[in-house]
Amino acid sequence: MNLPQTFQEKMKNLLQEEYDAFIRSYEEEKNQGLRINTLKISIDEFLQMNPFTTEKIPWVKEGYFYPGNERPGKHPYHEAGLYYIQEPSAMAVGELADPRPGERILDLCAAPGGKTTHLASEMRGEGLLVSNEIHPQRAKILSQNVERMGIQNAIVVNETPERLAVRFPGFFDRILVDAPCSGEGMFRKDEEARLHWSPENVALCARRQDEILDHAQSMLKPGGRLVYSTCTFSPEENEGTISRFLEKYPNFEIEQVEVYEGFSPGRADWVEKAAPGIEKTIRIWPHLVKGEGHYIAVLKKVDGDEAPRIKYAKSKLDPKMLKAYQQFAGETLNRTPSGNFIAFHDQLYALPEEAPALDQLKVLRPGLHLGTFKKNRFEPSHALALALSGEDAKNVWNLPADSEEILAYLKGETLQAGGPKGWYLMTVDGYSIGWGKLAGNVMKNHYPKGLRWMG
Ligand SMILES: C[S@@+](CC[C@H](N)C(=O)[O-])C[C@H]1O[C@@H](n2cnc3c(N)ncnc32)[C@H](O)[C@@H]1O
Repeated sequence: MNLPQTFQEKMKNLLQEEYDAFIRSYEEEKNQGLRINTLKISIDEFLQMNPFTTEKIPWVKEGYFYPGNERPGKHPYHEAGLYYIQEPSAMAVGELADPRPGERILDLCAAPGGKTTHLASEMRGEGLLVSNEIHPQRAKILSQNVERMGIQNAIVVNETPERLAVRFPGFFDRILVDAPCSGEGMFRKDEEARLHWSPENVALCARRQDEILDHAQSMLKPGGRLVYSTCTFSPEENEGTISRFLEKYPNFEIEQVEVYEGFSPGRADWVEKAAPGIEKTIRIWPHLVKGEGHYIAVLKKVDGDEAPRIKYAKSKLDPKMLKAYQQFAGETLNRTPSGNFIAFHDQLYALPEEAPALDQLKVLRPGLHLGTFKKNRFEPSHALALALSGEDAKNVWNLPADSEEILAYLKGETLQAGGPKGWYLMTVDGYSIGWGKLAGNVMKNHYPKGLRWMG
């Protein structure tokens, strides 16, 4: 593999006798992983119907390796949000972040959503997850992944850390900064990261990480946890960033977290003025475990200012809209999603508990999207379908994963069907995947146009 020469020299210098094993790992195939989405399916249920050749990833409860010649990303179960394809080492971040149901959690650099969807499944739908991404296009992908995984309690925003920090001082119990970095740990799977690498870019990334952490720390409650992670090896962006941070913010300390035995401690000898306890931070090496390179630090804010009061979002709904929704829900659902209902133009959402006011922020998804008002009727959203289970809907149309019909449905074709007319929750082997609307003997396809399979 064509690795930058200066990078190789730097790593040789750092790793010394370990360098040969490290560089040999670049000749091995990259590891592939999927993480079961426990918001939609339990681990046991998934394993009973699992069509792939999987092997447990030892450091994450819901994580499994799969072989490079299988394509779980192209299976109907993927579209039903039963799992998320995620690099195995990256799954350690969600595991060590240890989110709890009911907390207020911020994922500050969240796209495309690997860690956000992991945090959400650990939160079990309780509490508030704010998932932010600074780049508009990436924020859209994040929002789609939040939808596919059936997450009900996330607000997806497209903001700068600076603007969020002004709005949410001392607000969150837990913050994840999965920082933009020089990506050295991804060289095996990402050619672009290799091409863009330079010592100058490493220095620029380190400065940007300092700035992001400056804003992140101010949004954390006293007693809260800040988790910092990168997918790079360079000490400047790892032990260096954390040491500079702790020097500036002595009200934080490094937490000792329980880790998988293949993970390695942070290196005090690789940076000037290493913070005390830096060896409690974690390095993941591709020559020591079956995963790419990562760095993780878990910090605790030991004291700080109590949060000022912030404004909460208020329910806002035209009675005509509420009536149309209630009529739809009465005809179609056995369970209606909870939360504060709010309409933005003709779109109806259920806000998560304790949702803050969102005015002036760029919001892609203020909670669970329930649907759209169309003249006096209500049309359910794809997000609502993905958030429901088979028991939640009065009419369910199930398609087996290996059937021709599921392929036809995913391609947007209409299906022949019989039964009472109205909205049907379409399921694949019992797990929701979208909507259909039955009239006569035809099931009209409401699988979103942008998601349809080609060919
Ligand atoms: C490592 S990626 C995040 C991966 C994501 N957490 C996941 O698990 O799928 C870092 C993200 O930070 C975003 N980013 C870049 N510059 C930023 C900045 N100045 N502030 C905040 N985020 C930034 C990038 O667009 C990128 O999506």
